[in-house]
Amino acid sequence: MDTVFIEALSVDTVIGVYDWEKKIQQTLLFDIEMDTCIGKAASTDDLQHTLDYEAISNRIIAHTQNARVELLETLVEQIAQIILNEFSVSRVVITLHKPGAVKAAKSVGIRIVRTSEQG
Ligand SMILES: Nc1nc2c(c(=O)[nH]1)N=C([C@H](O)[C@@H](O)CO)CN2
Repeated sequence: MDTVFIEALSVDTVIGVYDWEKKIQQTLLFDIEMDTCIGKAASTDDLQHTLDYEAISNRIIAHTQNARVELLETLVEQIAQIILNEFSVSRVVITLHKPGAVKAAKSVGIRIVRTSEQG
């Protein structure tokens, strides 16, 4: 199995539990690993036969900027379902960082693994 990945995809959005968070933009960082097989793309040299990390990044950015949710858990689950359903990925690992959330920590966040079989 091969992997197409996106590292430290940075998106500014409104997210958080507290009232003050609903009035500001905060930066989130996504690390994403998607199982795939690069064989056909490698042999044909054709983007059509692989996962387009640019298209996936743009979809994640657009969704996140409009999401208006409170919890990282809600957002990361939504992003997993988008990747599995719209990009024919069978397994995805997503780490979602909210680096500004806890002053004493470099970063905090959620990591999930989802497969298309989980529905
Ligand atoms: N597991 C989580 N814990 C917390 C979250 C979250 O989304 N998931 N959110 C907050 C606040 O919004 C925080 O980021 C404000 O600094 C607290 N804990």
